[in-house]
Amino acid sequence: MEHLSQAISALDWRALAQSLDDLGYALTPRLLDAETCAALAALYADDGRFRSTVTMARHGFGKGEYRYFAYPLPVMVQALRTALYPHLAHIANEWSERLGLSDIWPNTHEALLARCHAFGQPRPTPLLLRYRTGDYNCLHQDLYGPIHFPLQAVVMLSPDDAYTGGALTLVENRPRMQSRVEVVPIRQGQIALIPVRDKPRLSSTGWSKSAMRHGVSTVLSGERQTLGVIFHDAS
Ligand SMILES: O=C(O)CCC(=O)C(=O)O
Ligand SMILES: [Fe+2]
Repeated sequence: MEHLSQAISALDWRALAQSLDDLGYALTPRLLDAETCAALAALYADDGRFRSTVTMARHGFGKGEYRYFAYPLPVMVQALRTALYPHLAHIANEWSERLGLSDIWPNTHEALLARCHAFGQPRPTPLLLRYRTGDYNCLHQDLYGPIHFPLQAVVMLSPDDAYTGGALTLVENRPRMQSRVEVVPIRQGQIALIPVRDKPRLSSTGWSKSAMRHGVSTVLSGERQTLGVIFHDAS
């Protein structure tokens, strides 16, 4: 775990922030080894770990299933949340400044959670998602309440040859312009950093915001599992 947080601190955060500007997402090198990914994926079967399970088709969210972890989170999930957050908060505060927003995000994840809990958002949001052949995840935003930290992370747990299709896809809704799409070439053990709701966009007239949504195209064969790390908690 110490190793993971050191690896996260050692990332080129300037380049990751630049990639978020240019492409709307950033992708880290492989940070979790195959064993760690498999261990996380295996937690899916451990009922006691989760506070709720969502069958996507039932809500029109897509097809497939996901489960929200209960507190206390698995050590690895907790470590990812804690280690990624300060770097993302730095980017988020830059975004606030560009967009002229009053949101100032605290430096530690503990402080963000204290804020969420004080404002009626006490339930953990990290989740495991499982897609089988034919499953997909419709375009959406992970808001969960009035406090929504602007960036989130997706960790690919499945080996690269475990599935085909199933592309993590982002759509940027640019005001008065055509929408832009990007497919994130995420592989096992990599972490994708993506906007939760809005992203600043620079045009000839200065900074404005684009609405972002993400989803997953249909898994054509095999099984695909991811870990979603959202930093705000849910109401
Ligand atoms: O499975 C994926 O790649 C995306 C999952 C997702 O929607 C999320 O983590 O919020
Ligand atoms: Fe999501």
